[in-house]
Amino acid sequence: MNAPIKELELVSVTKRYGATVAVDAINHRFQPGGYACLLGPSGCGKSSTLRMIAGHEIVSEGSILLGGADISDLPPAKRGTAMMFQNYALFPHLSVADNVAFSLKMRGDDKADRLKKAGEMLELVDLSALSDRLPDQLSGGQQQRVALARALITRPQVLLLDEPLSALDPFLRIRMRGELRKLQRELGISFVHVTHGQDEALALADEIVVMNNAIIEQAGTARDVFNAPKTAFVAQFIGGHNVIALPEGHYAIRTDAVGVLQSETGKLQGNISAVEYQGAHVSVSARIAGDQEISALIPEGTFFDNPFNPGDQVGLIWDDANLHKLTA
Ligand SMILES: Nc1ncnc2c1ncn2[C@@H]1O[C@H](COP(=O)(O)OP(=O)(O)OP(=O)(O)O)[C@@H](O)[C@H]1O
Repeated sequence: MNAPIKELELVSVTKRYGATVAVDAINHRFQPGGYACLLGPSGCGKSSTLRMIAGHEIVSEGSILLGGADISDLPPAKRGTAMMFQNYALFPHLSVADNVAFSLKMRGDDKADRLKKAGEMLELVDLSALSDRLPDQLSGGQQQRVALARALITRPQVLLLDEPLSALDPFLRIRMRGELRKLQRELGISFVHVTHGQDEALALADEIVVMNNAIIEQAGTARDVFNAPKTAFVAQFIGGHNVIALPEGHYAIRTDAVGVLQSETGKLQGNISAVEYQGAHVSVSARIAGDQEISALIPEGTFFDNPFNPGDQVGLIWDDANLHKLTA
């Protein structure tokens, strides 16, 4: 039996760069052995958070705990974490196998042991056949797998990934996304993956941690965050929601929970402002009083049974049970 995976915990972690507060006293316990995505817009502090966990950036205040032990002051190689960088940072003059074995060489492991372990890691990422190549003789997806093998060779408790899919073309990105998820399940260790793509986070994560302006706005399972966003920011960033100002306060409602009527009845009245064909669905937007816009995602067949055009006067309907009151 393998020892249980240790829990990674952030305790009031702050990062300052001079007068800039990049991360403001965040607290979070990552689910051990889970796939977590740190999601947020550019500049929200997600890379700083990841780099502090990895030990590539000093924590200004607070602590990072792994299995209850404070690792905040340990060097990166002694933490039980490993990082895979956005640009992979492979050594161009070293073969695939030597790149993968690099950290073992630094640690002073003997050559036979290094090559054996590098071979196992290359098998794990399905690259055994290419072990003698140089990085520039590989495709983007293959380079990424080398970077993964190189990070995993130290047998970390936590693998940290900074925008790991951003350098790949859209087709490869979706394939590698599936491979990352499969690898995480096979290894059973914790992954913390930084992304600004909500699709990527929803597709991959057991747990999504949404950051904005240096704080955690909401954390939860992908389904909880999507179905019950707590703030207007989360509702808008995660996508697929309207944020509506009603006399009683602000509410989020999923775009697929809004219906559009040809008549001017319904809960609110408006004018169709845009119709966008999206394949399986058609997105219909209507402008209502107060200069608000509400979108409805209508199944393609339903839409074409009764199509709308920009300028049409319509009524909007929904079930109030689908409204989520927002706290901010
Ligand atoms: N080395 C640095 N010196 C000064 N300010 C920095 C430094 N690194 C980051 N910052 C600032 O800290 C804030 C958070 O940056 P960080 O890179 O953590 O954000 P991010 O969410 O990862 O953004 P991105 O998606 O663009 O990488 C930003 O305002 C950024 O300008």
